[in-house]
Amino acid sequence: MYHIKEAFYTLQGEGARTGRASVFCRFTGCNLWSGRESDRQHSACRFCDTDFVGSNGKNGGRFADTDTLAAHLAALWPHLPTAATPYVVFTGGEPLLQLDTPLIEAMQARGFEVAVETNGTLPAPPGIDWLCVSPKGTTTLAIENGDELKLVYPQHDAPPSRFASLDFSHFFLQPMDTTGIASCGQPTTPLDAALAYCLANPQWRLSLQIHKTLGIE
Ligand SMILES: C[S@@+](CC[C@H](N)C(=O)[O-])C[C@H]1O[C@@H](n2cnc3c(N)ncnc32)[C@H](O)[C@@H]1O
Ligand SMILES: Nc1nc2[nH]cc(C(=O)O)c2c(=O)[nH]1
Ligand code: SF4
Ligand SMILES: [Mg+2]
Repeated sequence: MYHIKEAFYTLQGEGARTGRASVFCRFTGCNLWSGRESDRQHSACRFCDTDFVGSNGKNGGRFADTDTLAAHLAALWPHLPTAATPYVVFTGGEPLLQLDTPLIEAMQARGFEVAVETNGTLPAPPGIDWLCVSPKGTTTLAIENGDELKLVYPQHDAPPSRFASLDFSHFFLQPMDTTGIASCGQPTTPLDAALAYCLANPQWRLSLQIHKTLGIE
């Protein structure tokens, strides 16, 4: 049984594939936070910008079998005559609590390239086409290679230098969105701090969450 919070068709707003049309599948649940505000400050990940509780969102639900979910997601792609490869991004919550090889293969059988956004603390099933790892605080990485490492910045207990030698093709800093989160009273904004770090350390590129500025999902 797969538990899906929501699913939608939009542009990827973050990282190396920013701007690419994508079907997003947001799994319910995370191993680093319950999703309850009362638990946030005691959790391994405290700055989450996402509601991943329940299965009541748009196109969400509980799916008993792989093919039913794959067909549901594939139907969100606009099947117009186009040369573009369909693209699905599995996120959450933490997608690696639920994503399995049959679902990856079912999407690929429908012509999709499969991307994953993960906190990197759980092993990934084989077959993923694009793997984005976003480390959190003092958690231990179970995945140390992939396509992009996208670090939310700043995290005082997760400096970029800890990840700079890992085996990724792209390294991004994504300014922490503190909207609605108790800010830690830093003198500079996360955007200013990330900008300065990327200028001083050109291995790192800036990832802005364009979907938020565009007002799209
Ligand atoms: C909601 S998470 C879901 C996937 C997975 N659990 C993870 O953390 O990578 C999707 C992306 O949003 C990023 N993110 C979460 N909260 C954020 C915030 N307040 N500001 C900027 N990025 C954030 C995460 O680091 C991750 O790259
Ligand atoms: N447009 C858009 N791009 C995204 N990239 C990563 C997202 C996520 O929540 O994982 C996300 C999201 O929620 N919306
Ligand atoms: S690991 Fe990802 S989904 Fe889980 S609380 Fe952190 S940002 Fe949110
Ligand atoms: Mg998001």
